Amino acid sequence: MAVAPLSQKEIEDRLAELPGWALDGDRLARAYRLDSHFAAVALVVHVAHIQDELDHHSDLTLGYHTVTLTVNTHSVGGAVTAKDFELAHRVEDIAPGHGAH
Ligand SMILES: C[C@H](O)[C@H](O)[C@H]1CNC2=NC(N)=NC(=O)C2=N1
Repeated sequence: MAVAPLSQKEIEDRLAELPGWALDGDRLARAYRLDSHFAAVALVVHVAHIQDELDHHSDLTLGYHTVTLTVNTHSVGGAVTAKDFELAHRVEDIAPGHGAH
């Protein structure tokens, strides 16, 4: 799928529909808190499945009770695109099921 960098206004408009996510430099980012370390591990594995399905991969960091994602689109030089928002929305859909907040 061909993707184009989003404008600052497009990013802000899309972020308004995505509570918890923010722009961190040139990357879309969110940190989740979980109730246990293994809940965090399970979320990482679930996100990894989604990322392979979408063929779009965040930098995914596992902490003790935390999972952090930051993502932009490498193929357009590290800009934020619709693919980053697609991934963010897919993660938002499954995160509550893991008790992530
Ligand atoms: C060949 C493969 O489709 C590409 O390298 C994919 C893999 N995952 C990716 N992930 C991200 N974040 N950006 C990309 O441009 C990208 N490209």
